[in-house]
Amino acid sequence: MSKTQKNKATSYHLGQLRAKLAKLKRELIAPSSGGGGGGAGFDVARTGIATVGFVGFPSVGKSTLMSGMTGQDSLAAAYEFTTLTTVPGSLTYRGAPIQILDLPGIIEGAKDGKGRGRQVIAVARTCNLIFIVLDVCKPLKDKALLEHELEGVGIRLNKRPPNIYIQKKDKGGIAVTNTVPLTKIDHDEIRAICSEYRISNASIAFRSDASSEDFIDVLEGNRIYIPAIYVLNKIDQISIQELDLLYKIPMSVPISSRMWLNVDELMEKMWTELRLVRIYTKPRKQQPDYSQPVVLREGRATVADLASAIHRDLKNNIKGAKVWGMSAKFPGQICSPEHVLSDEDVVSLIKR
Ligand SMILES: Nc1nc2c(ncn2[C@@H]2O[C@H](COP(=O)(O)OP(=O)(O)OP(=O)(O)O)[C@@H](O)[C@H]2O)c(=O)[nH]1
Ligand SMILES: [K+]
Ligand SMILES: [Mg+2]
Repeated sequence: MSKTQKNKATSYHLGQLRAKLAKLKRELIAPSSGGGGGGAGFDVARTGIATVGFVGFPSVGKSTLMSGMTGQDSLAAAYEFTTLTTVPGSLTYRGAPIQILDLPGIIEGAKDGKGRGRQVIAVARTCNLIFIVLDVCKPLKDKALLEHELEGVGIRLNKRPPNIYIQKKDKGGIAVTNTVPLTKIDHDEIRAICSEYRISNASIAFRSDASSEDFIDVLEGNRIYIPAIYVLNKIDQISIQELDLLYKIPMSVPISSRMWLNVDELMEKMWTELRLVRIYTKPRKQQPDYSQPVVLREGRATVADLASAIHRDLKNNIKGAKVWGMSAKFPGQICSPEHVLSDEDVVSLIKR
């Protein structure tokens, strides 16, 4: 592909190659090709409302950070591969119980079965947020290597699912519409990729300036979109000038887990990326309970979701709720079960 110049005459061919490559990669990561899956002792029971997994090369300081954050002892030492399996810990941040998974270090080629890479990545796939931990004294190319390992198994970091809608039909060929100009893919590539996926009749709507990789992601369908924070550890080893440069890396937080520097900023960023919604419940004619919020996740934070979180059967027994806070038009607004709640709302459920 790198030898083929991209132009009108070659785009069909390039699209075809990209789709073929994606299909081959899928075969590589399928559990049937051996060595995949969580593996005994690797996947641990989930606790809390959200799980954060630590991914990084050996000895970058994952365990030191995890022990400091949770109080759970995860052995840290100067030799590589100190951590050999998943070590779970938990912490409560702003009233929300959060699980932290310290993972063994991975090395280049992890996704293809090197070391325990596959098991580590299989656990990472199930996390709500990934901390990519890097040692600032090591070359920055480590960041790209880790991204490549995760991308290779269908994990998409800090990306939204592409806005492409495919409706398969019985006849009529491939009809493509786009609501924005397409600068990264042309119609020949789209046709070539469709044909590789044996789609001959469909209407396809592009609602974002997607690339052929994005289009293939949608066709493959098993991609997982996870937010990631780049934790740039060991800043106690570098100068202020070097630190200034690090701040330019998007989605990153420089810290020192040994000296416990700037971990507050990291926790703050973790909180933002987890997109949790805390709801304080208020029994009728009583003060709200501010001591223990019910924690929901953005996208699953309706009045009905709140009821389900309190009790499995409660959802069917409520008419709506009285709501105070950001999501209410005025204090005490009566809302339906479908109403979407905001962080720190106060809610009184109204039973049937
Ligand atoms: N200077 C400095 N050293 C650190 C820092 N954080 C961790 N270390 C040291 O780095 C070494 C490795 O730390 P670990 O926490 O075991 O690293 P890890 O990423 O869990 O390593 P593996 O489990 O082997 O993959 C230890 O000697 C730590 O004391 C830091 O912020 N600054
Ligand atoms: K280590
Ligand atoms: Mg460790």
